[in-house]
Amino acid sequence: MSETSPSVELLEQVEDVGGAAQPLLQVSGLTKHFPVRGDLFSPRKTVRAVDNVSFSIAKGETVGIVGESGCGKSTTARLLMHLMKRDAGDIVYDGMQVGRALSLRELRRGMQMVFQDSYASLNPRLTIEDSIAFGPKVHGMADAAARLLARELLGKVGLRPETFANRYPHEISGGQRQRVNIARALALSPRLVILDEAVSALDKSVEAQVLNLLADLKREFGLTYLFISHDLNVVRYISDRVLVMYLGEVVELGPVDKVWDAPAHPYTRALLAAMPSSDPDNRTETPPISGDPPNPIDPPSGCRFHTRCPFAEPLCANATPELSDVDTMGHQAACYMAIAGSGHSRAPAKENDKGATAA
Ligand SMILES: Nc1ncnc2c1ncn2[C@@H]1O[C@H](COP(=O)(O)OP(=O)(O)OP(=O)(O)O)[C@@H](O)[C@H]1O
Repeated sequence: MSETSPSVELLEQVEDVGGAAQPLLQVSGLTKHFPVRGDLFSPRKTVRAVDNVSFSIAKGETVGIVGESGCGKSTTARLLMHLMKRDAGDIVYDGMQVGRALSLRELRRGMQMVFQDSYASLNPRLTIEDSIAFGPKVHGMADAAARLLARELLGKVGLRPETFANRYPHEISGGQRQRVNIARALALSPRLVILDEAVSALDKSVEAQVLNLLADLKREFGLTYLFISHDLNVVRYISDRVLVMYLGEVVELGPVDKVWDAPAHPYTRALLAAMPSSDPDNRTETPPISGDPPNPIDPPSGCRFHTRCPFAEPLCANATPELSDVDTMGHQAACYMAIAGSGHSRAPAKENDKGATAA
């Protein structure tokens, strides 16, 4: 890459990675309740999509979010990107409060998102080059520089610019489109990229290629990822830490190997037990999770998982467990049984008010 390249800014980010201990993203008490139509007796109801969620992401880290459909993964991502307004909570990006010290315009430069639907994410009337150049131009880059950047980024995501720059989204494959979406996300030199089921629609072989590409780009540009997926194998492969969500709440988080090797929350154990494993000796004895998640409009009292939990005790229905340390390595779970078994002190219970604090 030449010294005059407009994408040199991307490379400069690499120097930032590793040194700083301050998290790139700190989320605390993030909450989003959607109003929905109720019935004659209570016409106003709310879906508690995200409830008091807290976590942080260190610079250069990949944090995965897993959980059943409807647990609040995508809503969390959209709230971080400010694609919808949060009801409560703080989002601090690189030490700056989103919406206060950090304007939304600056946030867009720092944080970008790649969605599952590669086709819907691109304007069908724009060529690939125009799509990638669009964001930088909106942010003030000259047309020629933005086009040069677009072509450079196409090369970075493994697509020859001379072949792909002038094509339209419908003229390329799903895997190629997702590479274009990744290039488009990188065009504003973000430091954090949120990948919401970004490889889920791809064939397994293409998925593996895109995962390898993401790993290469992360190294080259010093990126930080928030990786949302229902595919636990993929999350384990790509993540440093993982956050497990259930009915809008974080129930477990920690280093991915610790969570996989010794899941502390019965919900995580059930999720992992339901995973196909090539190593039968490495399976937990927890029965696969039964039934559908309860209605998020009226979630169960106490621990929201207690209605499906094989280990539930009366306490679990009456008080909400806080996220508490399972060990001293950043592994936390919101489960009375897990905390009691860990030898760490039991967190105080709060009725219907869980404050989740993640390392
Ligand atoms: N705009 C909306 N209005 C009302 N309810 C919503 C809205 N968006 C999401 N929800 C509800 O919020 C809850 C969380 O949804 P969300 O899409 O965040 O879950 P998810 O974990 O990403 O699910 P999936 O894996 O299926 O995408 C669900 O119960 C969903 O139906």
